[in-house]
Amino acid sequence: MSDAYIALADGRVLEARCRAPGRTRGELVFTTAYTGYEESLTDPSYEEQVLTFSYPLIGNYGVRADRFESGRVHPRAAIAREFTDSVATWLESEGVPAIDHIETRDLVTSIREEGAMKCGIAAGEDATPEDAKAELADCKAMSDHVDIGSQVTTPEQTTHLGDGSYDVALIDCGAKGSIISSLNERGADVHVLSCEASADDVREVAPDVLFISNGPGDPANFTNAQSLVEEFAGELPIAGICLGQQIVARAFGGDTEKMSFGHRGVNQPVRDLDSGRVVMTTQNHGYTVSDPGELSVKQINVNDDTAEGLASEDLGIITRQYHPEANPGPHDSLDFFDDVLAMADENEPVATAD
Ligand SMILES: NC(=O)CC[C@H](N)C(=O)O
Repeated sequence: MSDAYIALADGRVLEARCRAPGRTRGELVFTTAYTGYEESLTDPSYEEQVLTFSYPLIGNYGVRADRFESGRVHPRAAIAREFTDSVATWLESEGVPAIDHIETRDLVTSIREEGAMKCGIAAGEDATPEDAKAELADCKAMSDHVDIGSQVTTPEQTTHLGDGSYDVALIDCGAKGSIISSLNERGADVHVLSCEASADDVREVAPDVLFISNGPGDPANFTNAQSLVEEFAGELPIAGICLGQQIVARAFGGDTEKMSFGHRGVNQPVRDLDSGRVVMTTQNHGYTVSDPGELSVKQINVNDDTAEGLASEDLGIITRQYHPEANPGPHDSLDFFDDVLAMADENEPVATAD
């Protein structure tokens, strides 16, 4: 007798082993990352999703809090072929259901063929297939989570000090901690503002750069962050990562669309169209910029040509669809943060002779 079940939107109910009990639901996605499970599980971009690891053994180097990207686990549940006890114990202590001893090759193939799909999970001694189906019945489409930003944004404004060389206003749509530390390491003081912050809140921190973070869900639901980009366009340099790129594109007349199963992993190849250079990147997204609007596409995904980097030199804008902060992942693209701060240098008001 199994003690865990997952009900899929395609009608199947699969049996598994309970590693952390509970009932839950979410959008079923997979990552091919073979490392970085602590970072992925604490990445706010996974809010309202159920994360399947295609790599078969998850937890083989333990769980260490200094690798966390935020204060809690964000996926609603986690699935692997095999979780070690350390990961299972951690997820149980966080109240996040985890299941393993499931054929993840089959699960991942279904997601590849049918797309990211709703699912329901029931795990624990008295779990039944009907419980999993009841969870599935209550599962909302990702774009219907209209307030998802409020689930992940900072409850209050905070400042993380670099050495005072720059001030960055980071609009927190579910920011990963290593975006903040990547900026701090380069001398920037980072003011973390709610995704519902007003233009006055932004002005109050006198930023050199407006930075829109990564985050969960449909970028179309982040209308306030989009309006901030519209407000400061041409006045401040603007940068964005992942959800940030999507929001910036929408602010400049562009559009986004849902992908079938998205990009989640640590070996996504990206080509820079000016230099021809290809870098390996970390990715975690289910939407893509289908129309860059007034911005230019500067980088593309080698596998499917989707937009990976946008820019406008005139307006002082650069964005990335992937995760240059690289936690987890290859460090090929950390220079993005240097490029962002270089925009702030160029934006210095020209001294006038008196
Ligand atoms: N990592 C992210 O910022 C993800 C962005 C967006 N939620 C998507 O799925 O495409």
